[in-house]
Amino acid sequence: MSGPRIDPALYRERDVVPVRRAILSVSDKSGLVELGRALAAAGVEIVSTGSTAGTLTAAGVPVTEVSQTTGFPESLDGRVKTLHPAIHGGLLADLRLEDHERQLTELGIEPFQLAVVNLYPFAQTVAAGAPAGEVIEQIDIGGPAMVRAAAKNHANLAVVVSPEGYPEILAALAAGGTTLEQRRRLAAAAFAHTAAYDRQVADWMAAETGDADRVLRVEATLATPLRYGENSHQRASLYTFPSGRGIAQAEQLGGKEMSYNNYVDADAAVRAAYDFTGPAVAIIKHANPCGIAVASPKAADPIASAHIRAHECDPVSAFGGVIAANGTVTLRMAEQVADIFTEVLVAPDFEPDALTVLGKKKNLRILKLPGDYRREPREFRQISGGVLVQTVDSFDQGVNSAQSDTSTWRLVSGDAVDAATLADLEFAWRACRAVKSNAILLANSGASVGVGMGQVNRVDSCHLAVSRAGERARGSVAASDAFFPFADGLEVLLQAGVRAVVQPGGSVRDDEVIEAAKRAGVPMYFTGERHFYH
Ligand SMILES: NC(=O)c1ncn([C@@H]2O[C@H](COP(=O)(O)O)[C@@H](O)[C@H]2O)c1NC=O
Repeated sequence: MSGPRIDPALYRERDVVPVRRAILSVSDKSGLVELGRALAAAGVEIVSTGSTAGTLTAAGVPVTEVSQTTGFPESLDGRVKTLHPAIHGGLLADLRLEDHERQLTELGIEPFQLAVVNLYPFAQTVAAGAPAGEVIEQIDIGGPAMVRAAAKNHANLAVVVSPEGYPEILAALAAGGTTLEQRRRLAAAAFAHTAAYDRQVADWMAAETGDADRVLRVEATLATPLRYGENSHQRASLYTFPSGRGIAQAEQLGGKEMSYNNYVDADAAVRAAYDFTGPAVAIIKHANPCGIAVASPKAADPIASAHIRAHECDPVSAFGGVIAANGTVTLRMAEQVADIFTEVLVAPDFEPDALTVLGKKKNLRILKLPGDYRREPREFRQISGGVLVQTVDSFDQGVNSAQSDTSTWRLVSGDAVDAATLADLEFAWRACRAVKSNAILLANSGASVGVGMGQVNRVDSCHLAVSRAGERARGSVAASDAFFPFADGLEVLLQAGVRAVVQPGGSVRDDEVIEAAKRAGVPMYFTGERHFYH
């Protein structure tokens, strides 16, 4: 074991530490003068670096310049200011130990009881697009050194790393000093701060050297523990990303506590509903849709129309489902939902009357999405020993996203369909993306009528979609999330009477599949892109 070993018997424990001497070295000067005045009024000696000292002096606050304390001028364009034993001795001496106290006296170093330091604005400089030379000068060295020293030595002094911490320090001054509990908490925050700061520097350097993707770093903060995980014997929590604007940030307006499975299903429901630009509703069970619909064209209440049409796809499965709407929930939709046992209803907003109706359903969790809802650009999936990372599968959302422009589709069988059928095919293609693979979705007039999901072969998915649709299969359009490897699956759909098909194409047996569609006289389009969803 390296490092000094100190006999615990020599410690003189300290709880409340009165503040007699403080070092102030801040890049962000907000609140500085008020803090300085309060410290000076409390008789605290303030030691300060260049422009911090300048700001305080200009406000009439008495200050000792760091250079007076160190006997060295601040030098090398500010690269060396506080990096000196006269400063770090005062920050690191452990005054629980008589020997440290003796050494300080011998060296003529005064201890500090407070360090107020905030660092050069590195991240802001990078964000502003500054050239590398400027960015490098914003890598703070002396500041983090002081923060880390003071945080390590929290037994003896308190450290504050942002102006938000000043009121707490002023309150402690008034109370006679900082407490050990307080100093420990501030020290933990200080180490988190310098770690995050160094992370920003490391990430920038990695990007500069073309090595940005080498390490995956995910930062998320505990939002809430959950009652249990997927099953009651599993422990679970919700963590949120600092810049996240998704289901994890949704505001709960009513109902019981959200569960792990509620979050998974609500996320899948929102993913499905937000694939449509017009009013749309998705109903999810176990991460799979049992109904997706857009409003009928002339509906007086479009979102209510989308809901009832989604519900009609499979009312049996919709029992106990999770519903997402991509528009404001109206009173009418609320009244419809209130009649159906539903676990979660998530939407960007709710009419006040709708909330009154829904609020009476004590078991219904009501979630309001952030107005600027968006999915994270990357998705992670843990596997044993590692994690898989991919960009999200999204429609029409920039780099790497799939496109849904039907003009890029290739007609491989029959005559081009009319506009209404093309719109139906586009709806089915988008809706199919929300279905776990192997996915087959039958739709009519902008509403799903039969969903075959999660089967280990495509023929079974076709059978499932057709049997769920029943009579409604005839005259519907069909979408398949990936190509038909053989003609057999497609033939199930053709025999059920589908009137048009959309699928990615790309099978080595595409010729056989196309032949089957041609024989049935059914138009079929290839999109060239698939939407596996596992
Ligand atoms: N070089 C040093 O010894 C040093 N000591 C403190 N700083 C930083 O200088 C800034 C304050 O300087 P000024 O008071 O001159 O504005 C603070 O952000 C502090 O973190 C330093 N600057 C960079 O490393």
